[in-house]
Amino acid sequence: MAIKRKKISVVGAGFTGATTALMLAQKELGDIVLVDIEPLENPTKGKALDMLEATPVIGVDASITGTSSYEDTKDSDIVIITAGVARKPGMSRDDLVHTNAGIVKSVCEQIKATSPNAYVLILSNPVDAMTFTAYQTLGFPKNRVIGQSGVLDTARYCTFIAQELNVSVEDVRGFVLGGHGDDMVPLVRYSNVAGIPIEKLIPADRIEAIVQRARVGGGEIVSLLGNGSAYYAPAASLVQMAEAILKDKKRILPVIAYLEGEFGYNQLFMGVPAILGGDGIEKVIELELTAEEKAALDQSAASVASVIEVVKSGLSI
Ligand SMILES: NC(=O)C1=CN([C@@H]2O[C@H](COP(=O)(O)OP(=O)(O)OC[C@H]3O[C@@H](n4cnc5c(N)ncnc54)[C@H](O)[C@@H]3O)[C@@H](O)[C@H]2O)C=CC1
Ligand SMILES: O=C([O-])CC(=O)C(=O)O
Repeated sequence: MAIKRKKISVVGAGFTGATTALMLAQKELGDIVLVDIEPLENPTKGKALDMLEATPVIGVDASITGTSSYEDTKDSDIVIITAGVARKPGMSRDDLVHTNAGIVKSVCEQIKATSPNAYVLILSNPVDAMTFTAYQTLGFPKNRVIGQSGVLDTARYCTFIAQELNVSVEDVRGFVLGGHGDDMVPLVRYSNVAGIPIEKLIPADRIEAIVQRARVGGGEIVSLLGNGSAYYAPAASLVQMAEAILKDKKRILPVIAYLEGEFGYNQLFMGVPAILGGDGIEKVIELELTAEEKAALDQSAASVASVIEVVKSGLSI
């Protein structure tokens, strides 16, 4: 049988969805179908055609189409869900829960019917609870339902460390675990620059300032933009995750995974380090945590669990 390009559907053709589609094309990761709701079909087709017309200049081969019909997404290898509303200044991500749970549920019902073998990446906020919503609706195995938070949160944290030391971002390594909220947990002890622990390079008060800025990094962008939330770094994060799966790279990345005992949590979706490869989440990597780190993660887990409870009580899933 002829070898075919991979098919990637991006649901939600707004700021994050359109940027993700373009970045996927730039990396020539597959053919892309951009999906939005009915009244927005023409702008969605327009965005897709505009991107397609960039491919000769960029020098990549990919089909990029826009649609409002899930028939066009049939048998996708990866589906990326960015559908939903974004917060505005003064709102928390959790304020989006009711609206976005309904949207994510309806999107997942369509995906379940049209792409039953897909790996599904979720971005819509509040993303830990939306990953739960997707998992419940899709009924797919847990390795194929993966939320995005930690790649972005870690990227922000690493950006600030690189800025502080005036070194290449390529040499900075770190991990941010927990829920995608202001009590997320950047793990200072597991952060280094070219293998050198950051605690040996940056004074404690400056590390604390970096940790705090990373925790509220999404809100910083929301305040600056004034009418929406971040999309360049979120899109880059989704593409890194999609690439890890499509190329079976077995990257170790922080992702929102379904936990069944790992780190001491049960039946909870939350950000943890995992091996991401051709079979999605292939393994959650458990780290040894100090009592202080575990207490911070417990607090973040409790916040996530309370939003998941809101979803459970509001939707019949
Ligand atoms: N997990 C994370 O790290 C991040 C999450 N987000 C979240 O991603 C979501 C999208 O953000 P943006 O792209 O900036 O918003 P946006 O408003 O630019 O785009 C959202 C798109 O979803 C579409 N949509 C709504 N209902 C739909 C449905 N049923 N089917 C298909 N499409 C539908 C809208 O028409 C709109 O085009 C928000 O919930 C935001 O909070 C954004 C950045 C980072
Ligand atoms: O802050 C928001 O609402 C969007 C988001 O999740 C992020 O940029 O981290």
